[in-house]
Amino acid sequence: MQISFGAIADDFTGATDLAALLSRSGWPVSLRLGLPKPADTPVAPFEIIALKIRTVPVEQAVEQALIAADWLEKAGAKRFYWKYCSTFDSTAEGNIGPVSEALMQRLGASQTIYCPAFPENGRSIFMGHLFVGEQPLDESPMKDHPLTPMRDSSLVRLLSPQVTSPVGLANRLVVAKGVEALRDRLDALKNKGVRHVVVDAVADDDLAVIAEATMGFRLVTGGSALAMPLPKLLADAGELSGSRGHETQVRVAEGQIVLSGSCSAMTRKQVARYLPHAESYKLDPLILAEQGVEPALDWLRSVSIDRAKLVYATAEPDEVRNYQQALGVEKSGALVEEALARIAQEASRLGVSRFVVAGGETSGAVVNALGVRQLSIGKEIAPGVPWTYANLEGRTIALALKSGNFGAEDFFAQAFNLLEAS
Ligand SMILES: Nc1ncnc2c1ncn2[C@@H]1O[C@H](COP(=O)(O)OP(=O)(O)O)[C@@H](O)[C@H]1O
Ligand SMILES: O=C(O)[C@@H](O)C(=O)COP(=O)(O)O
Repeated sequence: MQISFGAIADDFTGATDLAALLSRSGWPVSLRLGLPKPADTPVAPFEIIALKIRTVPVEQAVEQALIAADWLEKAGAKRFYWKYCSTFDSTAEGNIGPVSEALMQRLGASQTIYCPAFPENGRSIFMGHLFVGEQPLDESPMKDHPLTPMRDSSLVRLLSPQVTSPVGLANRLVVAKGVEALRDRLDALKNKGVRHVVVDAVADDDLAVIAEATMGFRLVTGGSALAMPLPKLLADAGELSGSRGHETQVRVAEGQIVLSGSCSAMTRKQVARYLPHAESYKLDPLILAEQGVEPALDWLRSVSIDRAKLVYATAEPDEVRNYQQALGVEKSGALVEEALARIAQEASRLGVSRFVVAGGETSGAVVNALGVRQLSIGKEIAPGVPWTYANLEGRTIALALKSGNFGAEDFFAQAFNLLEAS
């Protein structure tokens, strides 16, 4: 199998988001969770490696991204993509810039671009500022994210301390002039020694221009939407081998659960909307610290397999701040992630086959605990959130890994309904 495109995603929801958008083209997409083994071989022209490196220490993020890039390169990839969040989530130390620089050096890329825009989900970039709907990033609910609170909307300012050379901007006025104008702007910046360029995009048409203008780039970085035009561009350039496939449709046994560790504004609404429709259990980090996860597991075992279930730690920003003050940011997050991971294992053991997981870090913890290494991509429930399928010791489970702010308010019910209809 000849790879055309190799991507590294910094979290698991981000990887399924990218896989969903590429899959819209009909070309096969392979999604691996965690680093592949050296002997693994590529299976699709689009190979995505999902890592859980958004909030880990910088050196670990760089090390894992480089191992992933080496595997993709050995598998034949010529073009590389570094996928991070459409809200540019990173800690103050920040992994987006260091991983980009390490990949550029390893792959011999002299310049790269940064474009997290995802217009379909309301993320746009204008004059270098990232907007969520009509709000600048730092005024959006992302300012209260438990792990990566975003307190600035300027991507140039956010990225500059994360890289070792100047950051430039190709603004919307240039992008609106088309492919040649954008190429000229990128070249002019390169001639001035600017290796990192934030590129504005407010609509899918802008992303089409940017994708075409950067077809010659060895490394492109951004959200999922910028990759959407690539299958057609690569096919037109004769760089895709194999044939278009069909959407994966799989019958999955009963038994459903929602596991929510996301505290994002949309997840809070989704949890509130789903509560009357499911047996529910709220995780409290303080109780987890004192009593562990056993009480939650006892509750899970007491609920009949055919009842819809919801286990959540989802809480309002003030509540989260209280937990973080009492336990520390890292510890409260880790307690919740470990608890939801353990609950997922027990649910699977009890025969649950349909999992909706809300939250990127949460999804990473859950999927790792289940021991899932590879996902096939099914129908998209909401933009950027597909059903995915995994083989778990001979049986098929369905997983929807939902990014914190994606999906409509009735997402959870919608997800299970779509699975029923498949
Ligand atoms: N009640 C809570 N108190 C403190 N931290 C929490 C709470 N609930 C969830 N968390 C943590 O917040 C983080 C949410 O991140 P993530 O799962 O990536 O969600 P999102 O997709 O919304 O960013 C996780 O580390 C999770 O364990
Ligand atoms: O680009 C996006 O917004 C998503 O693909 C993504 O990365 C989501 O991360 P979480 O919000 O942590 O789920």
